[in-house]
Amino acid sequence: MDYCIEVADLAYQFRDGTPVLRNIALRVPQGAIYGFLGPNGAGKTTTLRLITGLLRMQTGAVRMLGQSFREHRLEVLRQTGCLIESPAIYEHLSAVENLLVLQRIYQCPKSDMMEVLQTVGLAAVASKKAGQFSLGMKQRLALAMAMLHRPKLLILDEPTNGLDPNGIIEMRELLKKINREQGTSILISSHLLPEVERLATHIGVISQGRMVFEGSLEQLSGLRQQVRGYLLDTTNNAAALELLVARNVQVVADAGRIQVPALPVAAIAELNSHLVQRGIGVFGIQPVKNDLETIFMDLIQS
Ligand SMILES: Nc1ncnc2c1ncn2[C@@H]1O[C@H](COP(=O)(O)OP(=O)(O)OP(=O)(O)O)[C@@H](O)[C@H]1O
Repeated sequence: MDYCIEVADLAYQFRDGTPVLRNIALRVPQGAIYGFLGPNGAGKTTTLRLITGLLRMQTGAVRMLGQSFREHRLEVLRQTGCLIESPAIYEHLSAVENLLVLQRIYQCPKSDMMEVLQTVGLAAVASKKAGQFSLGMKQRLALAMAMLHRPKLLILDEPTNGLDPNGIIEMRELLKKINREQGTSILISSHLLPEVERLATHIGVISQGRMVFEGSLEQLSGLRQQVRGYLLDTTNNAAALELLVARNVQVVADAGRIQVPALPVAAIAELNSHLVQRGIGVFGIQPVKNDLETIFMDLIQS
């Protein structure tokens, strides 16, 4: 598989000496939407700032678009669009004038400006001052600015921060469209699992400066299929609890039901007959599967 970002052994500490990143390794497949997920303070922004050259790397190696970032920094950045920290939008200029500033730097055709405004859904307000834009429109403009030079790769740090639910959906659909129609690979950070789950094809989870998971969305969902335990419904929960505890089963009473651990099915069947033989009716045995939120919490707490 070809990767558009390959990071190995990335570590970082700020001046106060506290390590913020430890041995970060991540690989973003070409054409992927890679959700870089982690709670506040996990190290997402620091990682993105390092791999885009906004912070000077201390240790580790970064390859982007098949080239060493250290050796081909400008070439790599020319093919990359970034939205990290607050976008540099001039509020007194219109959307198209904001793009004009960059068009002069990139020397790209002027027609690209309207095209990119069309893509982000701002063509109708191209001449409106950016200062009069809503937060969602400003984010779209920032995305247009990051995309003007037709990058192969977009790196976006929490682009939905502060947006309302509708704005979040619009941004998600927009990123999917850009990925699908232009083949742009996207690395997007977020602390919201449901958001990433609906958007990403691949996921990396960072917690306390370490990667704790990396894989496809299917692999993450595969963890969901695993059974966490079984819920028992019985005619006499109090007596059933007593019998199970006497057999050293780690039981949890859960809203009027009894939860037992994910024992092998033969052991669950044996517990069932043990209860039935002692006069307790068992009228329900239901597997409890992981939900993605629990998997995420397990990963970041492990
Ligand atoms: N300039 C700095 N000096 C010292 N420590 C810093 C600096 N910037 C960030 N940190 C620390 O580095 C750690 C990682 O911060 P970072 O901003 O990378 O996390 P994050 O995952 O992006 O969090 P958030 O979702 O809140 O933006 C935090 O503990 C933060 O306090």
